[in-house]
Amino acid sequence: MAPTSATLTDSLALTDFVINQGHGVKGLSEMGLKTLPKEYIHPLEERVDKADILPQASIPVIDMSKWDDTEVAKSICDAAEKWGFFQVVNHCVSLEVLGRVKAATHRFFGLSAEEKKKYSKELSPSNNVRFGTSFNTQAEKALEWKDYLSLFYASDDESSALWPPACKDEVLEYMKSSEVLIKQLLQVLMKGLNVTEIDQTKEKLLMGSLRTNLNYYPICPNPELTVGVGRHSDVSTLTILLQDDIGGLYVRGDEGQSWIHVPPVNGSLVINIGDALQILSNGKYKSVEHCVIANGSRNRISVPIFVNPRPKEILCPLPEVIATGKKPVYKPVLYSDYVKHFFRKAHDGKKTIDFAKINNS
Ligand SMILES: COc1cc(/C=C/C(=O)SCCNC(=O)CCNC(=O)[C@H](O)C(C)(C)COP(=O)(O)OP(=O)(O)OC[C@H]2O[C@@H](n3cnc4c(N)ncnc43)[C@H](O)[C@@H]2OP(=O)(O)O)ccc1O
Ligand SMILES: O=C(O)CCC(=O)C(=O)O
Ligand SMILES: [Fe+2]
Repeated sequence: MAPTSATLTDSLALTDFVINQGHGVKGLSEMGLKTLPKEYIHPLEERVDKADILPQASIPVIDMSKWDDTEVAKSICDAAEKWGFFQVVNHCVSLEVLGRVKAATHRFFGLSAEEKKKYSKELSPSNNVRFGTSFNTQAEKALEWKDYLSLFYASDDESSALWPPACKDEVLEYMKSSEVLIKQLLQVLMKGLNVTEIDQTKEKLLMGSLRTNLNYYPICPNPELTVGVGRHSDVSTLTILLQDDIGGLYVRGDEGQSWIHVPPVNGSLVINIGDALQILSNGKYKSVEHCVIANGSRNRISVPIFVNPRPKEILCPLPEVIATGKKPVYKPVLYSDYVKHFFRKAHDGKKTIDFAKINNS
């Protein structure tokens, strides 16, 4: 018998439906629930309080058409130091490519639960392809109102063979078209750290592995009681994020006291610094805490490309940064250990980076 909103008041039935059967929160949303199940209610301090939003503040929007011009390069480095977030327009990823990957995201989440479940942790043909819901359902006290598909790029052949047919070509096209933008940003940001050449060794350290996530945030009955994604910083070097026209992404301003909305700008990509680059730059570039609120009237999607070190890279402040006489704030860590530490706990704001901090006490 198909479950109803009445039978899903039992916690076990709810997790079975959402997690085990692969319906996700999209399945819950489409049942027409009138109230949010208690498993999704977050404590007040984990939600975005309207009183903490700075309505006048905004992160910079940077025109990339003259990306290596001194002024443009300075605005990129300044944004990475001050905000950790900025948007880029007139970049080299075409509107058509962005449109196709957004359509592919809707197509994937529009598949039946049975079809999507084939990519769950338990059934997926590879660890590199994973459909799931929330962030870490085992470790979380309250679940997040989001389903996702996570695609780690190993090779064209593997992607072709194992990624879902509903989206694989479009995700690959988006990922490959973003490579030039990624290289432009890294070149500018590295110059700001006195690194004048990105040789092959540095390239593997900065962008040796790519992961693309497709995020789906369905309509939520009581959006004010929950979160789409809880407070976290990304563990990437850089994240290139495509969002649709709905909005809901908030980033910390004011040294972590307030929230600033990242408004959708047609054709733009949101760029943020991740923990790996905060560590490599010894804290000069900031990996800033952010979160996503839930929406009561529209389904939202986003498509981040996480640009990462290779899993086997050792992460620590770059020699060029330390050469200026600055004391290292971070100790060497194996990048895959850092990522595993991130994935094994619930979202907890900026705490992940403590894993790499040198403890001077
Ligand atoms: C989903 O909601 C999210 C996601 C995010 C993501 C933000 C990022 O910045 S992602 C960029 C992460 N970097 C990389 O993926 C590149 C480097 N990759 C690696 O080092 C490895 O591929 C690995 C990720 C460590 C996985 O290696 P593997 O040997 O396969 O290790 P496991 O033991 O299987 O996994 C460890 C642990 O993590 C869980 N996990 C793995 N992959 C994912 C995934 N894609 N999504 C969620 N969780 C994942 C896995 O289940 C393991 O946990 P156990 O409890 O089962 O031990 C930001 C915000 C979000 O809301
Ligand atoms: O959906 C968004 O706008 C941001 C999602 C996010 O922060 C993430 O996937 O790491
Ligand atoms: Fe994020």
